[in-house]
Formats: sequence, structure tokens, C-alpha cells
Amino acid sequence: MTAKILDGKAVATELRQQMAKRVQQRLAQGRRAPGLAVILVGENPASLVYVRNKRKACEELGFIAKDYDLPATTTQAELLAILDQLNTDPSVDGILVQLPLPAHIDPNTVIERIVPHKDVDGFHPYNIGRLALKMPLLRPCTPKGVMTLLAKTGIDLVGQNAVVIGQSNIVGRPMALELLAARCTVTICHSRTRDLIAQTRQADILVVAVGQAELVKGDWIKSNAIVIDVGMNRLSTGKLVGDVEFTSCQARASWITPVPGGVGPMTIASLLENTLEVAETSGT
Ligand SMILES: Nc1nc2c(c(=O)[nH]1)N[C@@H](CN(C=O)c1ccc(C(=O)N[C@@H](CCC(=O)O)C(=O)O)cc1)CN2
Ligand SMILES: [Mg+2]
Repeated sequence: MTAKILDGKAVATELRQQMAKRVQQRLAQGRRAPGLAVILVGENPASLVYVRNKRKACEELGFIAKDYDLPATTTQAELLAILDQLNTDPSVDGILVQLPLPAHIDPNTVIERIVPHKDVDGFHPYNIGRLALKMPLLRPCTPKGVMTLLAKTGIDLVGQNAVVIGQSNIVGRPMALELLAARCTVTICHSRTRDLIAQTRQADILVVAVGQAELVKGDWIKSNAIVIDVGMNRLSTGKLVGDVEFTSCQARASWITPVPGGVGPMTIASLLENTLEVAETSGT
């Protein structure tokens, strides 16, 4: 069988169109536009692209993006002072600090400084804790986007064996919590997992987020599994590939996400959803 494509680009476009309508309705009611503070420290080339895309998406939807482009020499204290201001600014619904940060800034300290109800990345320990307790408020964007894509398959997730390869704070761990909340049986694999291939072969749902180009091969895939590729790796040829060897895995899976055009666009759509949700519940 050849897997069907889970087209994140198309799903994200549909979500963005629906959100743009919700923003127009708000404005027609005399309410303010949703506000998102987008903070970039330094000039990591990939981050520059992601931040530009986030700001462009805000503009398209009628959100107001408050831009902070800070030099790489910005101190942690300076960044925390900006967050303190934004935390109490009533025109700002959401705050996002693009990761990674320069090495002299501790991302955990920065994330914890954002008030949890404006943490539209969903990375604050409070929001991760809410997800762990099956009482989610603001959900991390990539895992949330993956759950939206899984819903599009129409397949019942309850009782499925889900394997997540990767244990990062921004994807692997919250992804496992999302799948657990959906009542999957969840396994998290990482660099110390003894037999990664054997674990992967058990997966009805496989999510890969390790940043190793084409690590997962077709013969690791259980027949008819759903394969979600969060990886994004630039080859020396300039080609962008995921953590999954696409062609061989597509031959065994039932559904598969492409790279590009799969999970990446859903990350941004989920960020916009989170921001709009905060604005809609703010009452202003
Ligand atoms: N504060 C955050 N930092 C980071 C996050 C995050 O969710 N919040 N996630 C990633 C980067 N990221 C968003 O920030 C992101 C990555 C990729 C894409 C995307 O649309 N990718 C495209 C391909 C783009 C290309 O050609 O290079 C795709 O997959 O189609 C969106 C968002 C780390 N940092
Ligand atoms: Mg198949």
C-alpha cells in the first residue's frame, strides 16, 4: 500500500482562513485585534525564516504582531525586563520567544518569566503541567498541530501503540502527553533506547523528532502505521528532508507527513490558534 499524504500545508491554510474570519467578526463587534509579541534574539538563519513567517501569518489574519529583533549580545536581564513589560501590556495576548536563544541566556528562566496565560508556545511549566494532568490550557504548538493532523485521518486513536522518537521539551515530551491524553499506549524513545528499530516496529502511530536526516527506514515501519515526521534537516545539496526516509516509509504506512509541507506549517497555525484563543477569552 502507498500511504496517503497528511497535507499540513493545506490543513494550515484552511485553519488560517477560518481564523481570519473570527478576527473579522471580533473587529466588527468593536473588539481589538489579537496581539502577539514575537521576540527574536540574535540572527540564527533558520529562526529568521520562522519568525518572518510567523509575523507574515499575523498580518494575513489581522493580528497585530509586536516585533522585537534584539542583538545577540542582549543580556538575560534585558530580555526578562522586556517580558515583564509585555506580561502586563493589555494589547498583548501572546508572547513568544523564538528558540534557540544565544548560549548565555537560559531558556528555562526566560520561559518561566512569561505569565502562563500569555505563553502561546505552551512551554511554561504551568502549561506543561496542565497538559500532563489532562486539563490543557495553552498547548505546545508542534504537538498540538500533530494532533490536529491525526484527527484528519479519521482513525480512532484510543488504544493505539504510539511511539515518539525524541524527548525534547518542545516536541517529544509534550507530544507523548498529548497522545497519552488521547488514550494511546505511549513509548518515548531516545538516544539510550536499547533497540530503537524493535520499538519503532510496534508503532501504530510513529512521531519522529530527533533532527537526524532520514534516520527511520521503511523496514522499521509497521504495516499501515501513521508516520509523522517532525524533522527538518538541510542536506549539503540544499534539499530539505525529514527524520524519516520518505519513499520507503510511504510504501508501508497508511498516512505520512511530507517534509516540507507537513508538520511545520501546523506549528505556526497552532501558534495563531493559541493567540486567538487567549484574545477571545480575554474579554477585551
Ligand atoms: N518559540 C519557539 N521556538 C521554536 C519552535 C516553536 O514552536 N516555538 N519550533 C521550532 C521552529 N518553528 C517555529 O518556531 C518552525 C519550524 C518549521 C516551520 C515550517 O513551516 N517549516 C517548513 C519548511 C521551512 C523551510 O523551508 O525551511 C515546512 O516544514 O514545511 C515552522 C515553524 C524551533 N523553535
Ligand atoms: Mg502502505
